[in-house]
Amino acid sequence: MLSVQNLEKTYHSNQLDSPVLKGLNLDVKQGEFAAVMGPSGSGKTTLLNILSGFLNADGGKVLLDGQDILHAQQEELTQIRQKKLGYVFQDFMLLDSLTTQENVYLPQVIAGKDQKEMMTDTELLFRQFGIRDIALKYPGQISGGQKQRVAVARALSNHPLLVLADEPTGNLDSRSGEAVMDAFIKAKEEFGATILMVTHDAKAASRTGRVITLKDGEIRSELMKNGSDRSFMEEILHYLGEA
Ligand SMILES: Nc1ncnc2c1ncn2[C@@H]1O[C@H](COP(=O)(O)OP(=O)(O)OP(=O)(O)O)[C@@H](O)[C@H]1O
Repeated sequence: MLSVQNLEKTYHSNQLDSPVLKGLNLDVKQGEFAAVMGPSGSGKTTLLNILSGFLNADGGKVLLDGQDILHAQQEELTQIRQKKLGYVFQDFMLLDSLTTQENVYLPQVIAGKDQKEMMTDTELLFRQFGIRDIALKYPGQISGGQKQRVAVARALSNHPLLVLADEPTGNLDSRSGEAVMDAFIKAKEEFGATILMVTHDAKAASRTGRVITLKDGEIRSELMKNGSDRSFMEEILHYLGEA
């Protein structure tokens, strides 16, 4: 579903070259929920920004459902971003002047979705994620965990092929973080969503099925979940402690 092949990215600043991604290879299967971890500066956000089409790469391929997003024309890229990708950011990125429901309507209106379908889909998402009672509230009137669940609903609203999440629990206390992770699990189990999440949080990572660790611009290891969330978290913490 997502295939990243030999991805390379070097930043140039003050006549200094900083290679950040050095021929990275990664595959994500349809319906998979995977986490990307690694030390600060290892290139996690750079990877996500390239997958989002927000940043150019210097080499390699990013195939989303067979379509190479690195070499897509601008118009094609806009279509991919609107219809095939969903985003969840650390700081929610909700519009304060719109209700939570209107925030979720917005990308659907932009994508030209039928109004009745939009309302039905939104209602279903709000119900699934336990945020129906805040549908008419504004972001300033709700908690961080609720904001992030609205952001997850928004990311799923156009039935994307892939949801990209950058530190979605980074600004949340642990209980709110759990609620957001519950929303991702529901998205995977009930909507068949495919999710790639960057995180520093071993507890959040342990809710996924696979943890990919980056180091110095390359994949250092992949940990697969074989048992409970708890035993996976211990494995992740042990691995990070040794790394
Ligand atoms: N626009 C830029 N220009 C120059 N260097 C950059 C730029 N953006 C990021 N970098 C550098 O590239 C490296 C990777 O950054 P990136 O943000 O991808 O790392 P990260 O793994 O997401 O880090 P963190 O966990 O701290 O968010 C860092 O050394 C960073 O300083």
